[in-house]
Amino acid sequence: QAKLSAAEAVYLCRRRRSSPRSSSGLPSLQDDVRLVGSSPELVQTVGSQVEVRPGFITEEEEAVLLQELEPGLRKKRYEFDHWDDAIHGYRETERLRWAPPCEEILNRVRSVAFPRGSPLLGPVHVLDLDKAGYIKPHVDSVKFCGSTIAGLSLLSDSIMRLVKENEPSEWLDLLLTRRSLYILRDQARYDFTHEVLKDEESVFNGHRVPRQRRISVICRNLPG
Ligand SMILES: O=C(O)CCC(=O)C(=O)O
Ligand SMILES: [Fe+2]
Ligand SMILES: [Mn+2]
Repeated sequence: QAKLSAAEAVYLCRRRRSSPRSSSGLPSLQDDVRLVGSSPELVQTVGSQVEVRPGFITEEEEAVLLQELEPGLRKKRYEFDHWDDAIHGYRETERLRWAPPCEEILNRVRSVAFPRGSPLLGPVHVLDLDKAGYIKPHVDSVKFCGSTIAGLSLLSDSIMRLVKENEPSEWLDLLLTRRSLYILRDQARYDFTHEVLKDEESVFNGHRVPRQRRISVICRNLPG
């Protein structure tokens, strides 16, 4: 589960271009490419403030989290009809107290994402996106959330796109595989919008990534 360094990402992006094409005509998706961007420079600079750790949790841990979350989520309806929301086709909850096996997973997330002793937002945010749901570009509230956002992805692969505010030609795409952890820090969190692509637009580096229902479990710190 080694972190992909920015330099490695750039290297992999370069290597991607000359990789063999699959029979479908699409480039084959290499397991080690998680991050692509509008330029190698951007991948190197802002990419260093982004981490994607594939397979951060096991299938068993995913099942434990789902078991904890599904009963509460099932009681809610997916919201589709609020045109002004940043998120379309979702239901969500916050949870402060978790069963011990879940707490253990969350503590692992916290220990890799946040400096020891950094004050965290107490409740963990749980977002359940319907297969037809998606997250529009936004920047998380600077009033309520600090410099770091860390999220586990359950049930589906997805693509998170970062776009520089007022500079739409500068972007990064992250491949959030099922059971991966992503972390956004600093500039990547403050100066870039983030979004999760809808199924129809879910293409990573030329490779189609079907979007199913996706549940994210998100830890945040407090503003400094
Ligand atoms: O689902 C995610 O991983 C991100 C959710 C998000 O951007 C948010 O709730 O602000
Ligand atoms: Fe967000
Ligand atoms: Mn609403």
